[in-house]
Amino acid sequence: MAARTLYDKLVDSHVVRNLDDAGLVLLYVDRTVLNEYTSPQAFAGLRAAGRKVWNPKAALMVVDHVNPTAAQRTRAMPDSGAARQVDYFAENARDFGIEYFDILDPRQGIEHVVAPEQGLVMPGMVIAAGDSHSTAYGAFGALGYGIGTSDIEHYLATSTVRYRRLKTMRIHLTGDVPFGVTPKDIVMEIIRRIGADGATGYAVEFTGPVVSNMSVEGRIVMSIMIVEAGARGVVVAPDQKVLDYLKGRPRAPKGEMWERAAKKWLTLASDPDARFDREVALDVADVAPLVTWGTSPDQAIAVTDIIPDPAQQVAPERKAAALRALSYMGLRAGDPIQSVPIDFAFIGSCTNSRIEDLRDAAEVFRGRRVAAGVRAIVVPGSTHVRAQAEAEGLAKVFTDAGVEWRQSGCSMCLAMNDDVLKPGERCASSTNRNFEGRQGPGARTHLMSPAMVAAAAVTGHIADVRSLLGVAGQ
Ligand SMILES: CC(C)[C@H](C(=O)O)[C@@H](O)C(=O)O
Ligand code: SF4
Repeated sequence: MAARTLYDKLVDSHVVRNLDDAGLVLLYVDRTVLNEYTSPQAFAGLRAAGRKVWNPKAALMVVDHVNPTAAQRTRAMPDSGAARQVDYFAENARDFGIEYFDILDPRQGIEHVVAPEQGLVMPGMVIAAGDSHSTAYGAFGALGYGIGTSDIEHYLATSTVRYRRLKTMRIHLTGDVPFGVTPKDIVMEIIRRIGADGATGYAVEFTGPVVSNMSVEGRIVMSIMIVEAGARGVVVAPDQKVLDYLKGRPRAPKGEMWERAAKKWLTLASDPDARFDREVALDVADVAPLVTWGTSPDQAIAVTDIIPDPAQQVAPERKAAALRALSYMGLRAGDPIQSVPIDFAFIGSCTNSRIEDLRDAAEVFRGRRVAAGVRAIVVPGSTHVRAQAEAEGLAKVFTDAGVEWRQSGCSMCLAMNDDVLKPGERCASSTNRNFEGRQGPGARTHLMSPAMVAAAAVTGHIADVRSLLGVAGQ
C-alpha cells in the first residue's frame, strides 16, 4: 500500500462508505461532546423525527458558552435566554440518556478542557463535535474537527457524518524554544506567516522535535489555535506523554484493555515517506513573544516591534484591512506596541486556561499587583483545573495580586455571557480570536500568551514578559 499520512490512516479506518470519487465519504465518528449553544436544533430535529440517539454512551454534554463565571456559583442563570438554553440542554440529556455535567458538577468546564480530562478522547479516534475548536483532540492522536448543527443531528442518529477528505499539511517545528516563548507564541508565529487562510482546506499534522518535547497541554494550545489559520482538522502522532496523560481517566480503558490499546496507539504515525500536499517548516529559535495589533489573528508582531504601517502592504485589500483594523483598534502606525495601555486583562478560554497556563501566569503575578486602572480576571478552563490551581496555591497568588478568581466557562473569549467588555475597552487576552466585537461591541482585543497577559496586567500596558520573568516582584 502507498505510504499514508496519519490523517489519511485515521480517515481510512473510519470510512463506512465512499459517497463519490472526489473524497466524499460516510465517516464513522467515535465520540462527541455537546454544548448548549450548538446542540438545541439537533435535538429538536431528533424529536421531530421521533429518533433516538444511536449511541448515547459515546457523547458527553457540558454547558460552557453562556454560563456566568461569578466567584459564587449557583444553578440560576441571570439571563433568561441562557436559562432556557440550559434547561433545554438538561432536558435533552435526560430524555436521550446522555451523560451531562450540570453547572455545579465538579467535572464541569469548557468542553475542550473537560473532554480530555474525562478521557473521552483516545488516540486513533475520530471526534466530531459542534464547535470549531474541536481540533483540540488532535493533540491526542485523534482526528478532531468541528461540525454544524445538521451534522450533529446526523451524528446523534447514526454515529456517522458525511465528510469530505481534506488536503494535508505538515507543520514541522525545529530549534530551541527561546526563553519566555510558549506554544501560544509558536502557533501565533505560524499563523502570522501562513496567514488567516493559510490552512484553509487542510488537515494539519504538527511534527518535529519541538512538538515531541512539548507537553500535551502545549500541543492542545497549538491544535486549537491553528483553526485561526483555517485548519479544519489536526493530528499529532501520539507518544508516551499522551498515554501518561490519559491513563486512569474515567472513560479510558482499564487493565489488559489499556495495555493492548496503548501498544497499538504508539504505532500511530504518518509513514516516513508519506507525502503531504503542503509542507511548512519553522525554526522556533527566533520566535519572540507575540501580540496581535489588529482584528485578525494573523495581524501579529513581536512584542518588541512597532505597529506596522498599512502603507507598506502591497495588496490593496490587505492595505484596506490593515487601515480598518488600526482604526477599530484605535492605534497609530509606528508606535511601539509596548506603549499601548490596557483596561482589562483576561486569562482563560479553551486555548489557554489549563493548569500550565495558570502556572505561567502566576509566575508573573507572584509578588506583584495589578496596575491601577486595570481589571484582571482568571477563568480556569474547568472546575477541576480550578481545584488544582487552588491546591497548588496559584489562586492565592492571583487574588493577592488583585486578580479576580472565577469559576470556569468560555467567559470573555466571546461575548455570549456576563463577561463582556464595554465599547472602546482594550483587553490583553489569552484567547484565540480578535475579531471586531468578539469580546463585546466595540471592544479591542490583543491576543497573546497567558504570561504576556499577566505582564500587561501588572504594568498597565502591553509589555515584554521576558523583562519580568526571573526578576522577583516587589
Ligand atoms: C459558539 C461556537 C459555535 C463557536 C465555535 O464553533 O468555535 C465558539 O466556540 C467560538 O469560539 O467562536
Ligand atoms: S473558550 Fe472560546 S474558543 Fe473555546 S469553545 Fe469557548 S468560545 Fe470557543
